[in-house]
Amino acid sequence: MALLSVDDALALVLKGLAPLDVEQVSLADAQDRVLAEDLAATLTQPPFDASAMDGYAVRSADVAALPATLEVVGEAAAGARFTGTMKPGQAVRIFTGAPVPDGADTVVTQEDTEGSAARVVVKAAASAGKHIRPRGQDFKQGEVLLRQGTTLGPAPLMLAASMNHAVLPVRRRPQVAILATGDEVMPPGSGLGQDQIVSSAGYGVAAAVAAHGGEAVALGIARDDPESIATLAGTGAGADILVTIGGASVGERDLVASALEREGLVLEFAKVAMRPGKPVLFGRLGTQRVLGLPGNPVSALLCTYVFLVPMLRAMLGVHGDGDPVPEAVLGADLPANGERQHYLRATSTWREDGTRVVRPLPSQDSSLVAALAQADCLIVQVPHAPAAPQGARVKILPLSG
Ligand SMILES: Nc1nc2c(c(=O)[nH]1)N[C@H]1C(S)=C(S)[C@@H](COP(=O)(O)OP(=O)(O)OC[C@H]3O[C@@H](n4cnc5c(N)ncnc54)[C@H](O)[C@@H]3O)O[C@H]1N2
Ligand code: MOO
Repeated sequence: MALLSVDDALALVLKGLAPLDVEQVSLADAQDRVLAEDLAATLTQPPFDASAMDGYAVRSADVAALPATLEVVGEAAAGARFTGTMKPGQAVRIFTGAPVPDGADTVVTQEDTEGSAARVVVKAAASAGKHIRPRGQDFKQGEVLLRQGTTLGPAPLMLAASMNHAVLPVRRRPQVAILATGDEVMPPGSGLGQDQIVSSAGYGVAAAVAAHGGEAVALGIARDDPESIATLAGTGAGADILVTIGGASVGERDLVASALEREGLVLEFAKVAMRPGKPVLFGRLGTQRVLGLPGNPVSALLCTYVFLVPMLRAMLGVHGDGDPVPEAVLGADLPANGERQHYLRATSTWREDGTRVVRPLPSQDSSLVAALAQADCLIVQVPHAPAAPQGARVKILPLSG
């Protein structure tokens, strides 16, 4: 029987996933959260015609003939406007951000003047509107400037604050419980016995979860024993997603599926036509989704990018799933592919015209963490793709960010 394709597996993984509940958080806590509702401006910005410079508010007609000597009748500062009306032949000392006084239609910068407190000599002409930020130039009250699904990075956060929102509606973060498995697997920093290895995969998976708006909870390391797997998995029962690492393949010690099936797991698939990552499994345990990642760390992280990150995006209602897959140019010949979609770890260089040139790393074994960390993208080769020569265009998944 043909293996399930990545696209079909992804469709099963995403089936029925909807954005999570809405939470209200303060601006200070909103960084990198995903906006759950459209956000409109509660005010007009700037709220008045404002000076963009330190100088003098004048009438452009008064400075058409130079030099022009004007009477200084007052001061306008940010936060403290000039309350009178400026008459012909007069000027008001003004500072950046201050409301432009009634009667003035331009601002002369300080550097273009000479003068005293009572009198100013203007040495350069200023056309009407110069150095004035008109009311509403940035945005107007009622304008929807941030859409739901926006990730609140620095600029959107700044805009939300400018629109005078102190509290923002955001999606609850998806909770992802991560369970490593394997008798040989020990926490980093352990004194390792013979035949033991360090548990690394979960740290990469947790970092990817956090980077994509989820909250990772480490459940520890289960032994290769159904009781141990079920008990530790049970401690993560409240999470939206349970991710297991290892024990997903066909050996007698690959017990994740059978141990969780005894707890009620309904498996939807246990193998996908991808390399690395073939023994990835997915199912439902009550309302919890279970993603069983292969133990090889590269396979685990790759399956995280291919399946877990889209799950998180669906649960957060994040924009951009229709974005085109980026392309690059091969820097070396690529042999024909077999029946599994191949994700080749690759490094990039850029030509002067901006073209990205990608070269697969010499070894593609799914245990090679050092090579993965060296790679900056994955070349995606579809099943049964013919050999591709150097210079051919290929689809890539960038790994940065
Ligand atoms: N007869 C077959 N054998 C294997 C197949 C197959 O189709 N038929 N598939 C291979 C593929 S592909 C992969 S990938 C692995 C995945 O197997 P498991 O998910 O059962 O993973 P384990 O056997 O538990 O571990 C594989 C490897 O990874 C190490 N490991 C496990 N957990 C961690 C961790 N948290 N951090 C770092 N490294 C970890 C483990 O020690 C093993 O070396 O199966 C192939 N076999
Ligand atoms: O998932 Mo396995 O990665 O092909 O070694």
